[in-house]
Amino acid sequence: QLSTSFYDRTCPMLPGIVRSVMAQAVFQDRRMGASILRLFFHDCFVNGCDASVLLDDTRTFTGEKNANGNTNSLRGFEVIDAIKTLVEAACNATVSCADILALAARDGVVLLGGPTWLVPLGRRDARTASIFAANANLPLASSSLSDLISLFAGKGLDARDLTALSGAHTIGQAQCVNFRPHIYGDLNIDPGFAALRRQTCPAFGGDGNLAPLDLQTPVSFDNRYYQNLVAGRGLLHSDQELFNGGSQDSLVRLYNSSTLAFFTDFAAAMVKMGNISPLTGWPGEIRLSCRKVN
Ligand code: HEM
Ligand SMILES: [Ca+2]
Ligand SMILES: [Ca+2]
Repeated sequence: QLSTSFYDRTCPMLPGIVRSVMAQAVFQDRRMGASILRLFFHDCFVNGCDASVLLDDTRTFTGEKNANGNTNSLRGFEVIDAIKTLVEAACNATVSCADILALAARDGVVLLGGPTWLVPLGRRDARTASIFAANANLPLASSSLSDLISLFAGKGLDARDLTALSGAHTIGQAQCVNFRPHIYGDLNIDPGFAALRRQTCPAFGGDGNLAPLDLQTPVSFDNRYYQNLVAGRGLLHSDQELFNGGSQDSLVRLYNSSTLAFFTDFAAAMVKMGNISPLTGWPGEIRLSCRKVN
C-alpha cells in the first residue's frame, strides 16, 4: 500500500531535491520533461513501477534498455542518476529509484505547464530485469485501438486511462522510423501534415530523424495533442487510432474542448499507472545506484 507521506519523516528533503534537479534539467533541455515521463511509463508497464527500466545489462541478465522501442530511444538516465546521488547524500539507503522516477515524472509535467498531483510512494526496486518482458509489454506505434485497449486493460487501466495517458504525447519527439508507416501508408491523415512530415522523414533512410509528437506545442503540456487528432494530425499510427471513428472519439473531443477535463483525468490516470503491481516487501530493495542491484 503506497502513501503520499511515506518519506515525510525519513527523507523530508526528497521532494525538493527532485524538483530542483528536474528544474535544472528541463531548463537545459526542455525535452527532458518528456523523456523522464516516458521512462516512468516504460517502467510501470514492465513488471510494475519497480525501476527495472533503469538497470544496465549484467552477466546474468539482459535488461530492458535494449528492448524494442527502448534502445536508441529512452533518454534521461543521467538525470535520474544525478537525483539519486543527491538523495543518497541526504538520506542514505532510504528512497527507492522507482519512487524517484515517479516524482521526477510528475515534476517534469508540472515544469512544462501540466497538472500536478500527489504521488503515492513506498515502492521498492527490482533486483532483476528482462528484455523479453519489455518486448512483450510495451505498445508499438503500429498498434490498433483494440490492441491498445487490451494491453492497457492487462495493467488495470481502462480505455479512458489510455486516452488520457496518451495525452503525454503533447510533449516530446519521435523518430522517423516510428511514424513513417503512418505518413506514407495511412489514409486517416491530413494530407498537408503528411507532406510536411515527409520532408524530413524520407521513405528510405533517415530513421532517426526527429519530429514533435505535438506539432503545435512540443514543449508545453497542454491539450493541443487532442486538437491535432481531431484535425488528422496525430504523428503516430497509434495516436490517430484514438480518433478514427471509434469508441474514443467522443473523449478526444472532450479533452480537445476542456483542458480541465484532460488534466483531471491525466493526473488520476498517472496515479493509477503508478500503482501497477508496486513492489513493497521482499524481493524488492532500496537500490544504491539506480543502474545496478545492490
Ligand atoms: C498508447 C500507447 C503508446 C505508444 C504506442 C507510444 C509510442 C511512442 C513512440 C513510438 C514514441 C517515440 C519514440 C522514438 O521515436 O524514439 C513515444 C514517445 C513518447 N511517449 Fe509514448 N507511446 C504510448 C503511450 C505513452 C504514454 C502512456 C506515455 C506517458 C504517460 C507516453 C509518453 C511518451 C513521451 C513523453 C514521449 C516523448 C519522449 C521524448 O521525447 O524523449 N507514451 N511514444
Ligand atoms: Ca518495471
Ligand atoms: Ca503540447
